[in-house]
Amino acid sequence: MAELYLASRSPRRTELLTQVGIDHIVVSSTYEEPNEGYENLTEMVKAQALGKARCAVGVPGDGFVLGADTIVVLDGDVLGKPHSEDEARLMLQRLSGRVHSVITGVALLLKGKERVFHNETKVYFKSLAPFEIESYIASGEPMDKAGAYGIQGKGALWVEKIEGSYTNVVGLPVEQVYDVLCEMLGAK
Ligand SMILES: Cc1cn([C@H]2C[C@H](O)[C@@H](COP(=O)(O)OP(=O)(O)OP(=O)(O)O)O2)c(=O)[nH]c1=O
Repeated sequence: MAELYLASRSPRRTELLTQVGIDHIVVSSTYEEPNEGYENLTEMVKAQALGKARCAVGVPGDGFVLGADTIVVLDGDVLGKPHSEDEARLMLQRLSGRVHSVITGVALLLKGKERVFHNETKVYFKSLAPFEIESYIASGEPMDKAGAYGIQGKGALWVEKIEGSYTNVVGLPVEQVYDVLCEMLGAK
């Protein structure tokens, strides 16, 4: 059977695949993410996921490749990974007491076949006191995560409820990935 190559540096994506028993090999991607020129945000995350998958390094011709891209969207604005603590603070202040969307684009490639899709989850955030934002930033957790929080970590304290896939918020909707993998392999 074709091996799965995960073109992602995100530790969360490899953890999620491992959690559900999908064997894979982590590889790098040479893709550079442009952030402009897309019709809408769904098309943007799908294009980024496809770019990451197409530029995966060291994948044999019969290998399966997976690329993904996750963004947080509030009031139509994209909150990516914060570049500084100040940016993380601003993002958390904006998310406080509000509802936002987490959108992940996923691309699966196998022998010239490409499947690209997205998944969206609504996340209801509690109101955060300034001291909570400061101690969360001091923990270092926000820095490598879209929207400056991790639902799988201490960020779980700020999430009142979600509508949709939990694993999508963490960075990869594994239940959907599994279904598409099965379809592409003709297993279901
Ligand atoms: C909202 C949220 C995001 N995240 C993470 C998942 C992704 O790693 C990151 C979004 O950044 P991405 O650009 O999607 O991924 P990445 O840069 O980490 O990895 P690569 O481009 O190599 O695939 O935010 C969480 O871990 N938990 C959360 O609750």
